[in-house]
Amino acid sequence: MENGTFIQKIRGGLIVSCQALDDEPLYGTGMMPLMARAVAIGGAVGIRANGADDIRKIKAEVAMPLIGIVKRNYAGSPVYITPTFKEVEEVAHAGADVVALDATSRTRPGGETLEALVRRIRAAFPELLIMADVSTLEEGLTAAGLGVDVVASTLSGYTPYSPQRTEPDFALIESLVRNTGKPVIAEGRIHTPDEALRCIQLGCVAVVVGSAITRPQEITRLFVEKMRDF
Ligand SMILES: CC(=O)N[C@H](C=O)[C@@H](O)[C@H](O)[C@H](O)COP(=O)(O)O
Repeated sequence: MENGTFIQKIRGGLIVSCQALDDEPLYGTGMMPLMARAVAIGGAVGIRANGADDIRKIKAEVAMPLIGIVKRNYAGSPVYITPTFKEVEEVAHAGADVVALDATSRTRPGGETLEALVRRIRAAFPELLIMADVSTLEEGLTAAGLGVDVVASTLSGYTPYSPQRTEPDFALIESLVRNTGKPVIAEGRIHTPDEALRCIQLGCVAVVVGSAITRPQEITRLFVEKMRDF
């Protein structure tokens, strides 16, 4: 998909992350394509999904841009969101429009650099857009300099050197918008419609919400914990 077409399709909209990992109750139940169908009815403009199987099935279920990832752990590296070219191939062959990958400064498996990985993706899959999941402004600037298509705040709070919060990292989101010169997608711990609106007001092109819509165990926990305040 053309970068301009993707941005046009998602501008101002909600992208829903439909993911269940193998330690979650909805994993492997065929629920994620149904979640995608449900959020399409609700007005979502895009989907973020994990794993070739879900990506394929969701693509067949809904006609909207799909951001694909493959989460995989490798010994010796903390990077697990589309860490190597192998996972990029899986995402691309499954039909995703965009591959999202860890673009933090942490050591990648095999010591590969982000620069080398981006170059390899461009050469092999010229049609595939690249979304850089970062945790700091510095990482966003580096990714932008490498020519990624979109920068996202996904990993703030998930690297030891980024702020550990329960809310979205609005400060990072705002500084990515002001300084990277790239379309910015807000992602990570966005739990309410007001928070999503604030991200758009800060200049984000779109907002990704996951757990607050598609992880019932997390939604339940939010209610239960709030009720304990009484
Ligand atoms: C840090 C990490 O591994 N994030 C993952 C990235 O794909 C997902 O587990 C999150 O659900 C997604 O980023 C959406 O965020 P939230 O679920 O907070 O709305």
